Amino acid sequence: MAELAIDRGFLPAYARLQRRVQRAVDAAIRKFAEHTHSRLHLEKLSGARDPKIHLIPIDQAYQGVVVALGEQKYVLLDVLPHDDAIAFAVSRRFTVNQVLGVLEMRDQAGIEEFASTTPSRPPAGGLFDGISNADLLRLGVDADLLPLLRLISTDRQLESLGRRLPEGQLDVLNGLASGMAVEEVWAEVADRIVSGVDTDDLVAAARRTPERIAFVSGPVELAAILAHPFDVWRTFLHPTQRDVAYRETYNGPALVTGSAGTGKTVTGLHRAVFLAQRLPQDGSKVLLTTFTRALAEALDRQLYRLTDDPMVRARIDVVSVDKLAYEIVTRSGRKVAVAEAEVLDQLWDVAAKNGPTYVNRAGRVTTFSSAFLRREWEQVVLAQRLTTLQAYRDAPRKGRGEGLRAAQREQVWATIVAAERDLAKRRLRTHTQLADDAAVIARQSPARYRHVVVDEGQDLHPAQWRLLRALVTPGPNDMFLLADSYQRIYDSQVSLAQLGIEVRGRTRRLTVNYRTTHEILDLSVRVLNGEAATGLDDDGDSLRGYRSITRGQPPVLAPHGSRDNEFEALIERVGTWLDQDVEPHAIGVAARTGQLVKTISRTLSEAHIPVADDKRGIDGVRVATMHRMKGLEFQCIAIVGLDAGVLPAPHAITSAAEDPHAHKQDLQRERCLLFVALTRARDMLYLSHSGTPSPLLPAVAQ
Ligand SMILES: Nc1ncnc2c1ncn2[C@@H]1O[C@H](COP(=O)(O)OP(=O)(O)OP(=O)(O)O)[C@@H](O)[C@H]1O
Repeated sequence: MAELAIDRGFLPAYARLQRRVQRAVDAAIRKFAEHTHSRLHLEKLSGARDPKIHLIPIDQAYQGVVVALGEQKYVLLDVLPHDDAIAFAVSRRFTVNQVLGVLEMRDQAGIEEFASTTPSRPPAGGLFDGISNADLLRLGVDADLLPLLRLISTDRQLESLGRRLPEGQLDVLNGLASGMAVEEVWAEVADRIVSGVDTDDLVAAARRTPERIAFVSGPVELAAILAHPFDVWRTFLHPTQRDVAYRETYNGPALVTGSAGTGKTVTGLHRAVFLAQRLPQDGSKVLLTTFTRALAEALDRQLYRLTDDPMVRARIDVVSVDKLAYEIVTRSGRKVAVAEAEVLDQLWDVAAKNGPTYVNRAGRVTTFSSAFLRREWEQVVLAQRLTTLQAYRDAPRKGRGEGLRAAQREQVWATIVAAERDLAKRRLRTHTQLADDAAVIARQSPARYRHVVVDEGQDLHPAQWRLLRALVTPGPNDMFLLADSYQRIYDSQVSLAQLGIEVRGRTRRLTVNYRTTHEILDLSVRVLNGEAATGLDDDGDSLRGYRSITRGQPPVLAPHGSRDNEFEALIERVGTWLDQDVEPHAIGVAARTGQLVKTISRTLSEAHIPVADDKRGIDGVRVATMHRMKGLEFQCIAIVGLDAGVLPAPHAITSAAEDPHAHKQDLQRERCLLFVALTRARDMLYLSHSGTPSPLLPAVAQ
């Protein structure tokens, strides 16, 4: 019986078809599977670059394009209107990569056209001048492409040629062009190198290419794939994502890093399902957790899209760390109430007002700010579980800027203890305190989970890590962690090793951004200003090789004279997106402050633009603070109110006079926050400000 596999490119093509044509495709696929090889109706093509490529009829207007691998195995590549199908089919050629052994498709006619229209010698230096032919070959680049690559001198040219090249080879070239060293790219492909590749065995090659070709076990699996044609990530992972998610065993905690949009969440979801499928039937479970409830809900929705197997679903608990901590503490019989944000703001304002004074660098007598005291409590006292003045006196204050003299420490300690007591008197706990309480309970109980998968790990507090550590017995595959230090937007400076989570030798970095266009990514990275970031594994993180796979329109930066004008322009912009048939829920509007968010929501509603309201179950454009945008994504994003005085938010910045080190750190955190907001955009990014632009923007505006 003939077997039909699905090519990655087929899914978006299928998604675009009208339902009527989709049904005809479904029928053609069924018929295909029922036929024996001799009776398959494959149409001949004249002028094809590859005799293995054929057409199959779908209906009167559409044809499918397939490649015959041999052994009655075929891959469905695309479904297109008649003429387009012919043009596609005659231009493509399939080969087996000599180094990686994977099956590759190239647009041969396109490559020939590129060769005939590109000047023979680059006027400036070539893009790959520093890389030898031997290295390019070693990384899997085809020998016949080398002369052509030597003609390329700009990113644009690479992009133009790249569209016609096999995806894996383009990935390598993009990595090199974005500044990765040969050895770094080599490290990404080294695991996949196959010795003694038989370039005639297309079936074996196709089986080595799960990132591109899916052999489907039967009609049930096929129907599941076709039911989610937009969710390409369900079926096709980047080789590094697949390698990371489907590794049989990690001999301890594993850390996957990668900046925005590189598929960390996707990889974590696949890992959670992989682990759940292997659990014994003894009630063991996987914990899939993340930073906030909204993110946990988003994870849960994605998990549903990845698997509808009820047994697997039942074995995975998806819950935010805060909720988990609360549940553990309340189930232990303790009654707790969580302190509201306003109560905490007030608590620390009062503490600061009544607190000690000191002489700052500018020689002025001042009090410790409420932000300083609160951070000192969270990031030093609670982080290290300090319970006595002596312990606080001796404690390191890593990441907390200027040192405190012994006398100052005593004063600060007394203030913190008084604030803690005040909270306790009111029978209130913070989420961080609850995480600490829950960690103590968890350590005294049998491990709740067999495996823990953590998304958005960069912002978790040490107390939360202690809780997660205590929920799973140390050992193989215990913890699978996903984090991006460039998206750290809260204060936690965590060293996993110091918390008993040793990831050394088990870290991998994802570098290909699947979400954001090249243009948006370019701008987003510039906001970070080349500042280094420290990872959870204590190593310096890097954005080298971080790259996008799509091109699009350049972001728009709109200056305005007044807020009213700015809002009017926003209404127009969102209205245009809606007119272009962008769904309201695929549009996000972000601002730095809650106050701006409220005004924007009201302004849009008054202009009859639907605004999402989760409490009332209303779908619409999502308007939220930049913090709330974390982890989400939208087709179109507007970020407004990017004025000096709003971003960086004055209340979030320690003055340079008070503490230059903390000042620098705070500024960097605001940059990361803007980076997070910008990288939520898939296709369109619109930025605006009134009056003087934010000082974090000039790097953007050039
Ligand atoms: N292999 C893949 N194929 C197609 N799309 C993918 C793939 N991996 C990820 N994506 C898509 O890229 C986008 C970003 O993925 P994801 O949210 O997992 O990234 P992330 O690294 O967790 O991002 P962030 O840190 O910015 O929240 C999503 O739309 C996801 O569906």
